[in-house]
Amino acid sequence: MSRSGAVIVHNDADVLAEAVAARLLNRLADAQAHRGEASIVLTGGRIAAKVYQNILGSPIRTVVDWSKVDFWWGDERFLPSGDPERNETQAREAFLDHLPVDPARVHPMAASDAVATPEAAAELYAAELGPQVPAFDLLLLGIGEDGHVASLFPGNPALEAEGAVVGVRNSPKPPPERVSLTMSAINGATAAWIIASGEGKAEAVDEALSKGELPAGRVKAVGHTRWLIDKDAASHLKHLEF
Ligand SMILES: O=C(O)[C@H](O)[C@@H](O)[C@H](O)[C@H](O)COP(=O)(O)O
Repeated sequence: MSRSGAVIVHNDADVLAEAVAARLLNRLADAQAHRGEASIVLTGGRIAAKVYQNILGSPIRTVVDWSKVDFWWGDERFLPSGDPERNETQAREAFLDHLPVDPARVHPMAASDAVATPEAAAELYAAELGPQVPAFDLLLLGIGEDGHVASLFPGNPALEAEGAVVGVRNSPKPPPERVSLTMSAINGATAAWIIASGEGKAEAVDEALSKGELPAGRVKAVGHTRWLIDKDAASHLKHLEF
């Protein structure tokens, strides 16, 4: 493992996913020690799915009282409920369905068979979040090859949207219709962790960290923003030595 400020580099995707799962469990346990409850914002994508599997497989998963965790989503693919490509479906299958969570504390974004448009789903989600977006204890983000986070893509109007939640159209990553927290809602989190694995992410990681113009580079959570990445994703970072 190498460290450079807010960037933590692990050997490979397997170690990364296991390390993030362990950190995440401790973070939620700490929040519960202070407040009796915790909140987390989930993301979609392959590395996140691996983290969720590691949470379920972790021998310390009982450090968290799962019935006192609120689960939110940072973005969702606007598809029918139960669609295997929905971030909700992936998270439920990977870990939520197998832990004693309180169903009332699981807050998925509306599916395309429940509401007509991504904008309508965004409006409903904003109402569920309430007038004051919670200062989530932990917000997870994957990053795309183009530097997107959640469903905020470079050059897409959703990136500049106001309010807490936005309907997204013309996403370059399928499906084209999505729902996303806005950058300001993301940055209201107490902690944001950006997780990246693989050489394909190396350029975006470097650019986001050095210039800060890409969506991922604009993530600045209230408490801390941490980059948890593997060596391949870190391979273009010139100032890190391994
Ligand atoms: O719904 C989604 O697609 C996302 O939430 C998206 O922001 C994702 O996290 C990144 O694209 C990384 O995905 P990978 O880990 O699969 O590359």
